[in-house]
Amino acid sequence: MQLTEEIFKRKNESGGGIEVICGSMFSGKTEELIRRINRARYAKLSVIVFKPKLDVRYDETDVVSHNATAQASTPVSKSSEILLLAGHAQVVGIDEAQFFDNKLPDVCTTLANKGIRVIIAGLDMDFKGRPFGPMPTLMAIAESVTKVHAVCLRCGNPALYSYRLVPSKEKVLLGEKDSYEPRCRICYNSKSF
Ligand SMILES: Nc1ncnc2c1ncn2[C@@H]1O[C@H](COP(=O)(O)OP(=O)(O)O)[C@@H](O)[C@H]1O
Ligand SMILES: Cc1cn([C@H]2C[C@H](O)[C@@H](COP(=O)(O)O)O2)c(=O)[nH]c1=O
Ligand SMILES: [Zn+2]
Repeated sequence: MQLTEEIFKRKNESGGGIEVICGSMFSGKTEELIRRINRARYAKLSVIVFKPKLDVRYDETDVVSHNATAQASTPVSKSSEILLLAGHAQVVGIDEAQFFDNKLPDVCTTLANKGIRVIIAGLDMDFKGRPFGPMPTLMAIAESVTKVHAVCLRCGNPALYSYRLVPSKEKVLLGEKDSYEPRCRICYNSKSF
């Protein structure tokens, strides 16, 4: 059995791959992405991290977790820009992957086939509990998928849903604790909250 879903890539070793970190909001996706990126930096691999330009909640450029850990990143407006900018990177990180266009899986496949380790973090489900953007395809084509869980704010069990607290029905609504709370299956479906 594999003890970790992280692909270990040593310097000068060819053979890329795709790793997906998914889960609800507040589940630790960005923290796990930053942890893996930091380890790649310790290994002296060249690293570049991307995020969608529309995600400017905490910072215009950095990838920032809800716990304030941060990582410099390059904001891009479409996935094809990643191919142009990844250059000679050995490791590519992508945060908030749910907001990217449907070409992102092909972009990641191209990078992985060139020997690059691609680490992707994103919401697997939107507030309605439906698969979000390119995430299901990315999960299908990845070597490894890590599903992380937040703590349900209603009962303390592991949470897999991001419950929207405000009335908007738009799929994309940037926000934090003011607009969303993580919930387990039972609390997400409960009519009493
Ligand atoms: N209900 C919650 N369950 C778990 N972590 C929470 C919760 N609310 C806030 N947090 C904080 O969020 C951090 C994870 O943030 P982050 O990595 O940005 O998550 P994600 O990218 O999945 O939204 C946790 O380490 C914790 O400090
Ligand atoms: C569920 C859901 C979320 N969003 C937005 C809200 C946040 O800005 C991001 C998720 O950030 P996180 O790093 O995973 O906490 O996505 C949205 O636009 N639509 C949704 O349905
Ligand atoms: Zn619950």
